[in-house]
Amino acid sequence: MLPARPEPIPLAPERTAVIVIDMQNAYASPGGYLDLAGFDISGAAACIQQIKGVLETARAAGMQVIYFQNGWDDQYVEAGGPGSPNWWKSNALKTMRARPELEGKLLARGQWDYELVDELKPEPGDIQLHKTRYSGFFNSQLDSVLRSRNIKNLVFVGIATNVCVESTLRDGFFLEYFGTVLEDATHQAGPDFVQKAALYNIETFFGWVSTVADFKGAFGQLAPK
Ligand SMILES: C/C(=C/NC(N)=O)C(=O)O
Repeated sequence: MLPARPEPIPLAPERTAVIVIDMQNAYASPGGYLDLAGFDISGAAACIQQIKGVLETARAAGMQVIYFQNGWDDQYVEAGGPGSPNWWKSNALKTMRARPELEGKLLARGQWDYELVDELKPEPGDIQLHKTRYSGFFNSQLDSVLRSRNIKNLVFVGIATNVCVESTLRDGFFLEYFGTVLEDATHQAGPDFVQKAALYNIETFFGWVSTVADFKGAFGQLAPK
């Protein structure tokens, strides 16, 4: 049982996956996309350390760990052209249009920006998935990976709470997955109030909100069955 808001949620480790959203240099490192686009990433370093602890606990308890990486091919075909709202709304694409010297660098597979941060590299048994839009369920293998493993509960960590974390948790809700966010293992893109707003939305309408300490307290003693 994981203590959570608005109420504790029962999570059987073998039916639970920890979803690590986009812990790439783009979102968590100085000189990455969010930083270059003018977002405050000063909380990202603490978030990385929190996620490390969560993943150690999750793996020891026998939970599946799933890493997402967000981005596109090096020609940006997957990003869509002007016929896609993504072309208009993606701040990575907008930043590159404003600063052509960055073209080909931001969120492009094969580039440093796309890579996971050094502190959070996948381990054997972890699953790595690619996504091209904010939701991890859109055009990805996530649903079939989860269904084939009989996983029903999703614990979210990563960046950004109000964009890809919330988008994926919301889509999961519509697909009958139970989503929980560990609030102190996430970080927002934007001012502090968007973190609060995203967590309010999740806790009130779409899922549950818990903490790293409560996650470790609930699952830290468990060895896999
Ligand atoms: C702003 C943004 C967020 N991504 C995410 N991983 O939440 C983006 O990709 O442009």
